Amino acid sequence: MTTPTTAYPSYVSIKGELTDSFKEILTPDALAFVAKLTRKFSEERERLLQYRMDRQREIDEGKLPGFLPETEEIRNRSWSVDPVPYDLQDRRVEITGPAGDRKMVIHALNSGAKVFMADFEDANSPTWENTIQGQINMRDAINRQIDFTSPQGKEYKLKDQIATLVVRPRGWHLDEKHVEVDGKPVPAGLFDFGLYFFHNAKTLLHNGSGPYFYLPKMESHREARLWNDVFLFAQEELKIKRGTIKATVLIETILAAFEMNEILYELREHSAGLNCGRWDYIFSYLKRLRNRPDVILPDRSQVTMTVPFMRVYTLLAVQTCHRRNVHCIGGMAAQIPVKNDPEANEAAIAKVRADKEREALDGHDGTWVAHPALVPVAKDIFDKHMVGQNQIDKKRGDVNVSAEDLLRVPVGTITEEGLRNNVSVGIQYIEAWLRGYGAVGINHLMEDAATAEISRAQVWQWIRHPKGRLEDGREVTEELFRQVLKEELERIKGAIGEERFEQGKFDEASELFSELTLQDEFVEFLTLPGYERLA
Ligand SMILES: CC(=O)SCCNC(=O)CCNC(=O)[C@H](O)C(C)(C)COP(=O)(O)OP(=O)(O)OC[C@H]1O[C@@H](n2cnc3c(N)ncnc32)[C@H](O)[C@@H]1OP(=O)(O)O
Ligand SMILES: O=CC(=O)O
Ligand SMILES: [Mg+2]
Repeated sequence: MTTPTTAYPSYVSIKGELTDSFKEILTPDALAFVAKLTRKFSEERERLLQYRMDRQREIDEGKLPGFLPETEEIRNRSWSVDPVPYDLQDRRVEITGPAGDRKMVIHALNSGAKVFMADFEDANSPTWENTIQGQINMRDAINRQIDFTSPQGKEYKLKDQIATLVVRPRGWHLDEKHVEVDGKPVPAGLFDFGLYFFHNAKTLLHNGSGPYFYLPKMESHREARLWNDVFLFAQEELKIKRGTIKATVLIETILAAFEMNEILYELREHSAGLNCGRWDYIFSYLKRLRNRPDVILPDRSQVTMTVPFMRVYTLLAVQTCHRRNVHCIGGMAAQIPVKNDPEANEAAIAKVRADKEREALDGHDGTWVAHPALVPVAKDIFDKHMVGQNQIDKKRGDVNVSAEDLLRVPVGTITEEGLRNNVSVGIQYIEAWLRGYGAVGINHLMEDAATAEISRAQVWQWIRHPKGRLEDGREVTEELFRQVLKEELERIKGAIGEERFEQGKFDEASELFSELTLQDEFVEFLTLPGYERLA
């Protein structure tokens, strides 16, 4: 056993508060490990972020995304990803939730789901407190030393049988500003991954599980290669067998949809398949194609999983994964249970049921749910349609998806209600995020960073797009947006009361929403300027 180091490396500086419990996570050895990752991989990460911008420029100049000619051989050749461990074979229901919320972590692990995806990303507002508390929660859950007592005295403890833990670090675009290496913020993905891996990999293996991850928002197989290089290095540093880490990649960007085979190939020693991250996917489709005069999305409520471009992307994901003998997990229906209204509740559950039924019949090997009450709903459906641990043997040779199919523009209408909804939901979400809540229920739907991105991106596009008109013929102008914003803020105030409104961060949230909407330069992620404002 090596002796722990007592001093931080001189090139590491910690800007966030260091409480006694935070110090247990931010040990000198753990930060030295994060610093090694940072020094080794930051440059390539920068290059890949620049590559995203280069591809955006190409699309703006008229070059549509397509399957890559230079990787055709990988798509055509026969190969498989390495087999996944026992506790990732059956993933019929996966619950997700913010890693920083201790009570929810216990609930999720106890929920009866096969997997809990503990989120440092879309569902987690990245305050310093949430981020480090998330690491504490993970460590304590893995050591089965996690409990929680609510202010009302309700006690929460782990059951004997719990879900397999999978952690989603932040995407490549984000920094963790509270820790600097060589005077620069640490890439947030490396921070989340590094601390989790350093503290828990060996215990997880000792417990018969392993260090498992979900990887978000990637736009190319080169980004997957970078994660694979990080995994190889991290395993070697901690003397953990190569191939131990398993990662499921979210296909949630339009560009990654063209590189599913290549992404699996890059990670083939470390892959646990793909997942269809539908909300970011819609956002990414809109974002990357935003400057094309032929591409416009109708109201958010009309961009469902059955519109052609969404349908083909999920079918292609199933086909690709099964051809490579690995899982393809479905996505998140936005409905959550409705309290005190049985009829509305039944309608919401019916929508979730229909969504899961489609996924199971399409060949997905499991799905996501946002709430513990939805675990049995999704489980019943997968139990009915998926007799074995997965349905990888359903190869879906009947699926034939072209580049045109993936890019097909959905038809529909833009309505005043849709505009109002985007503004209202976007502001309510950003307000919660600025207060440290990364997932919230609004109008009985789950909202997180990905869903809010759609709302603000749509308004941005409708204002600028020649076809950005309401169905009654009115143009979506800056004036109309400002008027709607004012009225929706009043409505929110009416609904939640003056006191809560004044105590909240609605001014800051509407300022940020307006900035994102009215600025001609499209902001890549709302969480980037949001993070600058986050206390
Ligand atoms: C696009 C994507 O990236 S999707 C993946 C990321 N998004 C998410 O993970 C969202 C997950 N879901 C949630 O965060 C929550 O369900 C919310 C915020 C939408 C709604 O939460 P609440 O308003 O607390 O719902 P509700 O009051 O019905 O919850 C009932 C109980 O279940 C718990 N609960 C609700 N959702 C979850 C969850 N996902 N995981 C664990 N526990 C949960 C609540 O903490 C509450 O516990 P309690 O009764 O002991 O106090
Ligand atoms: O991360 C999931 C998504 O839908 O986005
Ligand atoms: Mg997402």
